[in-house]
Amino acid sequence: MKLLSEAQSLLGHVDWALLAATTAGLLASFLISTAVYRIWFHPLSKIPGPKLAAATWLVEFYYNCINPGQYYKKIEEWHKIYGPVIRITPHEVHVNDPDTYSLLYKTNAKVTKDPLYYQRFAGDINVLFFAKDTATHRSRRDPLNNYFSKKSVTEFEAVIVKHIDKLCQYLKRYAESTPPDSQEPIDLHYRIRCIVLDIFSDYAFGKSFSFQDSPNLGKDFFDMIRVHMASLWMFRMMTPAMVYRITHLPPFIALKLDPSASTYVKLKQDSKVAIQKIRDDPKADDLRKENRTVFYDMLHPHDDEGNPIPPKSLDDLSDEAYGLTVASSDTTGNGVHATMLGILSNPDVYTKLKAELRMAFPSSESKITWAKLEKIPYMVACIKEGLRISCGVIGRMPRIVEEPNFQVLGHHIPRGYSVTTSNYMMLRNEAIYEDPHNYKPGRWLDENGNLHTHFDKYFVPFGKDSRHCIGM
Ligand code: HEM
Repeated sequence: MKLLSEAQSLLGHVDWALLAATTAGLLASFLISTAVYRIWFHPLSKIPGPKLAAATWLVEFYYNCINPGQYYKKIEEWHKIYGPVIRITPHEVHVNDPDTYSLLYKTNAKVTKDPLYYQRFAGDINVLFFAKDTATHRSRRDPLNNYFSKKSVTEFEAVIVKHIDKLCQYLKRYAESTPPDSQEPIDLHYRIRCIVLDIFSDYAFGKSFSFQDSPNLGKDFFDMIRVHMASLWMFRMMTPAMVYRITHLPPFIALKLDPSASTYVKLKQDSKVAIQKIRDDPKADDLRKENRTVFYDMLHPHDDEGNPIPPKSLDDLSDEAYGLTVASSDTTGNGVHATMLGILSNPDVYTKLKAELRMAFPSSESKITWAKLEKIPYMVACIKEGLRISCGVIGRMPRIVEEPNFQVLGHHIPRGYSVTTSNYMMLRNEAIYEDPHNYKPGRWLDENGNLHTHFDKYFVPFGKDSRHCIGM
């Protein structure tokens, strides 16, 4: 009681106006001195660029939260004003120079994805995409690498064809059963994504999600991924711990807060059950011999000497399943989409491709395999052009500089700071590709109709360093 009355009497003597003014003054001088330091004295202060972006994270905040997803366009504009090397946040340098890409994203380089950027996608979770240091990255990537080799995927070709064939059969049935004058365009947006995830789930768990057979073609799920992707911009402004808590809310709370989260919760639960089944199935070993499943190996990991080591927890594995699902669905979906749109909306391309395919596969009974398809230069050119136009990853891919004397186009970037470039600016670069925003597969062929290699150095839809896409 005595203590309370003493506290009240003390507070009675406080000059609140003075306290508020002093606090505001201290805060203002802290902000001003931070800005002055970042603009003129910071290790990145010599890098050109807009002063506001160097002084504060508010510019990025504006493009993440108020005008979301538009920072890449603003950065492109800034490059036109300030040159190929610019500072875009107090801590990050952006480079737009096609010949420098391989300096930033070196094959086999030991690189660290900038945690300030990546850990805000989903919190500090235990999955490949977000692995921080090289050793952790290797331990997560090695068990998967083998599954995504060309040889392994080719062995799985029959299952891939089975899922694609479902769409072909659907189109055939529709064409045969509907008179031409009442045929409507068919929306392939969801159907393409269904194929991608039906194939992925078959490969990962030995059991397909069967989205193609679901009444709404997985619409809820794919729309949820879109919403989740949009919320990433907001997550970027939170701490990894906050993001982790939001993305790992107990299912019953997540569903109360946002009923549309049900598909996310269901996918994680389904993945967990599928992984649990592989773990507990006494026949898993035999099944694996007939039918490869990615998660079998993840449940039975080995060290470099081949000795068994404890697997990750079921929760971590279902996070990994979610990570792979998100990484594969829209990127592949958009790539296939851009390719089909390009082919179908350019009659010359359509006619030429159809003629080449007819030549390679003369009858409807001819077996279509990737081994034959990849020998048709125009087919490969159409796919490359679709990957170029769709870009895969539009956002940045920032890496932490590890070398002490790292120089980019005459600018020194100290160790520990972040440097990035943009696949979008590489793949739509006017200096490399004439008319870069249009679908022109012919650009990949020489005068004899063979694939040339002029652009290979700049063709980076899957990235180039040790963190390049595992699914390529
Ligand atoms: C056309 C399709 C695809 C494109 C264009 C694409 C593009 C990319 C790019 C550019 C990266 C590097 C991202 C970064 O550093 O921030 C990446 C990483 C990754 N992708 Fe893909 N991707 C595609 C399909 C897939 C598929 C089908 C899977 C899996 C089934 C997948 C799984 C991953 C994973 C796990 C990583 C992280 C690799 C690591 O950090 O070591 N992607 N992808």
